[in-house]
Amino acid sequence: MAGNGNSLTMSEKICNTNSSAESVAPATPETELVNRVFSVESDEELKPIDPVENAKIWISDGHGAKELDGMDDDLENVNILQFFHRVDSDQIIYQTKKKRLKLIGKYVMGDLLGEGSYGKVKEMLDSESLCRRAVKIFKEKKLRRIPNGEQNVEKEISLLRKLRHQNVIRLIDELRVPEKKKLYLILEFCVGSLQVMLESAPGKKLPAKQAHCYFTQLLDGLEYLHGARVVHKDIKPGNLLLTLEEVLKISDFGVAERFNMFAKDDTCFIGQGSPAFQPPEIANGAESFPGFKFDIWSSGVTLYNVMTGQYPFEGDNIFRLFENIGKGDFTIPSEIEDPLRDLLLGMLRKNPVERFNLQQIRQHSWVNMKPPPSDYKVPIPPLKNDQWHNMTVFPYLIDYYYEDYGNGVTYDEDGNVANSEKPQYFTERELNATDQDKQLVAEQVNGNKQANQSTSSSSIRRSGRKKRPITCMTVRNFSMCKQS
Ligand SMILES: Nc1ncnc2c1ncn2[C@@H]1O[C@H](COP(=O)(O)OP(=O)(O)OP(=O)(O)O)[C@@H](O)[C@H]1O
Repeated sequence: MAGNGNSLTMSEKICNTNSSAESVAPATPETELVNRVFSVESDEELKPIDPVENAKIWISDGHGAKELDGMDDDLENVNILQFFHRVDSDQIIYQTKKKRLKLIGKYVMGDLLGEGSYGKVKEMLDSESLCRRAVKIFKEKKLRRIPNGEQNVEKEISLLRKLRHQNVIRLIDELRVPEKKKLYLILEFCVGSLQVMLESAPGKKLPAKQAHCYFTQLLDGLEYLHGARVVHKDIKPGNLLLTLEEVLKISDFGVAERFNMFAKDDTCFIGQGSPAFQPPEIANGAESFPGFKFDIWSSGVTLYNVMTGQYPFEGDNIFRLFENIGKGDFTIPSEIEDPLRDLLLGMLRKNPVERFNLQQIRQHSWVNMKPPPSDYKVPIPPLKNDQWHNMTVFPYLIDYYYEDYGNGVTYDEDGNVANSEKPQYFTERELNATDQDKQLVAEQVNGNKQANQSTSSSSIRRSGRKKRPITCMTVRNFSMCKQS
């Protein structure tokens, strides 16, 4: 039975039966659905749905498989239950991706923590010190696509190398892997940002006691930075990270600027950063502006946001937002009383000359007061549903040391096969000392140098390594890993 090219009319379709079901079944909800799948309207053209224009569907009619292509069969006779195999959701087995160990120098790669415009941030474990770390991964290809990408990253690195303060994120190490065209910045590990915490908090705000604790740490960090002639220019909750011990760390120095020692003041000429946190002088298009007062303003907006769950200036789009910031008029919710109200007004003065400086803020009564007690504290939100924020490198180590490493395939941090029998080692040192380092990791993990002797010969793996039993000692050693 031929139709017109790719299409048949409904009547042609009904005559065209070659299945075991000869009779035309009455329309049922199932056949209705089939009609909809194939876009069938009575006596209209039968069109298989795009994009699988000529897709073939096989059904079983109890006497073998039969092919349907949506053209030649009497679709009225098809039972939808034959058509789609029903599987209960509790019968679906989700296959989780195997966690394959990857080593970058002495660091064991863990899971993704977040992603910025420049690259991914993952968790890492320093196999020598057993310190938990975060790594920012930059790909040369991606940096080239970002205007001034490479220069900005180099600027950030050279800045971070010089900074050392408890409330400023510390650059621990940097690894360049030319073969991979990648740069790894090893940083202090944090469990989340103030932004993530706010998003999970009722009313998107923090109790005064908690906000006070973080704000005073922000002041400590800022005081250090300004003393080191560094303007951050992107202070906002998203760039204020927290450790498990709730130590605040100012991070992301991508747009920061450091004045040279001969600079006569803190005048800046380039204002970047996040629009909602930028001061009126930037919104009004000033060619130059005082850098330190820029950070004071952004910190004021941050404090406002943390205490109220709102922003002092808003706008449907960036033009409206800048218009509002430029005017400098804002209101403070009535529940915010003095002395906090006075502090916010001082930090958000339109004229940077009149705006509070760090000393004035330090001496302010809200900063120096003992904050009111609160019976509620916003917790640091769980990382991937893990409220304990366990180390994510653990499963990778388990797989490497205790599971069958079988086919000898390893994966890079993007999940691509990096076909190598051994885990990937990139630095010269690692290439020369692979076995020792593996041994080192194994000993640190196991804490039991005798384990090798006690494992049976049947546990020898295809890769030649021996399986070690997971002992309580193993778990204890992991739990003793430092968090910072
Ligand atoms: N040291 C760290 N410890 C834990 N998480 C981190 C660390 N540094 C960054 N992150 C997380 O990784 C994510 C990306 O951070 P990154 O600084 O690269 O970009 P960003 O600040 O979000 O964006 P952009 O780079 O575009 O300004 C963020 O969600 C941040 O919370």
